[in-house]
Amino acid sequence: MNRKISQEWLGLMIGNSRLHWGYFQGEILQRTWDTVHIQEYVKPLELPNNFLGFSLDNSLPLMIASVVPSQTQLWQTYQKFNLVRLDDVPLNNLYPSMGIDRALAALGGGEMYQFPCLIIDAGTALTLTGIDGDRTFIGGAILPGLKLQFDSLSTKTAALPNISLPKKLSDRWANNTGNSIISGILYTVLGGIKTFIDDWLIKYPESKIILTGGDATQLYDYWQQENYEQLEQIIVDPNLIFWGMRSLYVSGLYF
Ligand SMILES: Nc1ncnc2c1ncn2[C@@H]1O[C@H](COP(=O)(O)OP(=O)(O)O)[C@@H](O)[C@H]1O
Ligand SMILES: CC(C)(COP(=O)(O)O)[C@@H](O)C(=O)NCCC(=O)O
Ligand SMILES: [K+]
Repeated sequence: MNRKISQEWLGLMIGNSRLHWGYFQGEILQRTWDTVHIQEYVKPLELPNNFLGFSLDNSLPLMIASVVPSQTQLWQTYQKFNLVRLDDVPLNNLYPSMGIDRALAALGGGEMYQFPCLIIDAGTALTLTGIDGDRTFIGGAILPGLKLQFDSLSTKTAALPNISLPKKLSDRWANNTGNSIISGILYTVLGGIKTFIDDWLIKYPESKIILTGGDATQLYDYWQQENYEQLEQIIVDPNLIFWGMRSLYVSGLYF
């Protein structure tokens, strides 16, 4: 049977908040799930199945991409461990310290939708990554993610409470502490990202704008509540990194 059709493999993206898993059969992404980070000094294969969300044995090829070196290290003993390297991502002009999650999401987004594309990854950190029609990285930006902004405000102040991400945008002009924090963070981030989108679309009017990461759906929902006029140009796809991994799988680079 065709190896590409039948082969089972796992993709693992290690982010700063959690582990993102994708189970593939050949090029088909069958299932995705997230788990918490693994405690240091624990061997992944000794973890109970319910911890990893999957019955893992040493025979299943594993493609790992990571932005958390201490978590990467825990997988070194896994037999079919294949670490994705930035140099293997077929995009031009990436700078050496760029996060592999950003490179894979940009590759996956461009291949799934089109180049040029602007990828907005709303994860622990919120990143923007812009790629032109020739698959060349143009530039991007990094800021604290939504949850991190709320968390840092409450941990670094005495009087500000910890607030979880609300479902609804509240009034911009707030009259209590909780809503003031929500307004301050959300209107600033939403407005700020729009300026990046506007600027990108002046340079690349035909570009796709793709939201991914743990807060992507919520971000899209806030913009819907605001009646953001650019909304129909925006795609939400939580699986961009897995599309990037699939592309590397198809190229036969790892297994
Ligand atoms: N169970 C969860 N654990 C952590 N973050 C979560 C969870 N569910 C939703 N989120 C949201 O997802 C964001 C983190 O995005 P994610 O893409 O999972 O992070 P990373 O890839 O950096 O590990 C947080 O800002 C948070 O609001
Ligand atoms: C910016 C990031 C922390 C985002 O990670 P995440 O929020 O997905 O956990 C990660 O892509 C990273 O460590 N990047 C290296 C620096 C750079 O991309 O320029
Ligand atoms: K991210």
